[in-house]
Amino acid sequence: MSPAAATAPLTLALSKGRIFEETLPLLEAAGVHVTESPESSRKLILPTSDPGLRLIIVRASDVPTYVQYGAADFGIAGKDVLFEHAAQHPGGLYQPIDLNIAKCRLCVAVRQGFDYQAAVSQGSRLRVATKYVQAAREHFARKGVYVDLIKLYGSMELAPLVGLADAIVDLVSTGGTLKANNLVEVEEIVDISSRLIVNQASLKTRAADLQPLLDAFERASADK
Ligand SMILES: Nc1ncnc2c1ncn2[C@@H]1O[C@H](COP(=O)(O)OP(=O)(O)OP(=O)(O)O)[C@@H](O)[C@H]1O
Ligand SMILES: O=P(O)(O)OC[C@H]1O[C@H](OP(=O)(O)OP(=O)(O)O)[C@H](O)[C@@H]1O
Repeated sequence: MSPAAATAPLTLALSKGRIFEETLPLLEAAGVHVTESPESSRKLILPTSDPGLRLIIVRASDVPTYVQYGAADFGIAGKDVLFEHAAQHPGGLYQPIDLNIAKCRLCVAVRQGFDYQAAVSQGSRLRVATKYVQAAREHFARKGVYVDLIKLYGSMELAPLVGLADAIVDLVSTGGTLKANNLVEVEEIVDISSRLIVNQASLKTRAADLQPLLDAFERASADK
């Protein structure tokens, strides 16, 4: 058995959907093909054309956890997810490359007709529903706005429509979801894209295997 065959394959953690789809061209740029799709397969470990690299498919918000604990050597996650993760698990993740994929922005939005600026300038206490509690807390604290944060796990756009919240903090890309639900964006908090994250120990012990992939990803994402 050759020394290379004795080494475990590198493990890349990805979420299915847009991150998986937008990572495929980066893998192709590194000469790696993925023949199975997590949309059609129930498998959670996917092989690639490179025996030295396998993919694991996890929830977007779980990617940093798999990488931080070393169950994956590296992964791809949105800055939104990384910010929420870092607040509870500081340190431990190396973030070498902004991949410029899954681009969107984190925003405050309200029901059409709700006077957000007036509410803020009157010092009203606002109820804000969001999945991004840390980012929202930091944003409103910076602005000096009093908020009660309500943690949700999805479909934030519904909250102002049924009286759960005055405002939401959510991701916006085309604005189509806000529009379909009669909501308007009133503040942008931060631009979001996805980053490559690397386990600190893998960075040292698997540097020779990782570096060519990191270089190829960096070259491919610089064009975006
Ligand atoms: N509409 C969008 N356009 C572009 N990028 C987006 C959009 N919505 C989310 N993203 C980015 O893609 C990442 C993955 O989003 P995805 O919808 O696949 O997972 P999720 O449903 O937010 O996560 P989870 O399954 O853990 O709840 C997000 O963390 C964000 O960085
Ligand atoms: O401005 P738009 O282009 O309409 O995109 C915004 C929507 O995209 C994201 O949801 P996603 O599509 O990921 O659905 P999910 O969070 O329910 O998985 C986000 O939570 C918004 O609802």
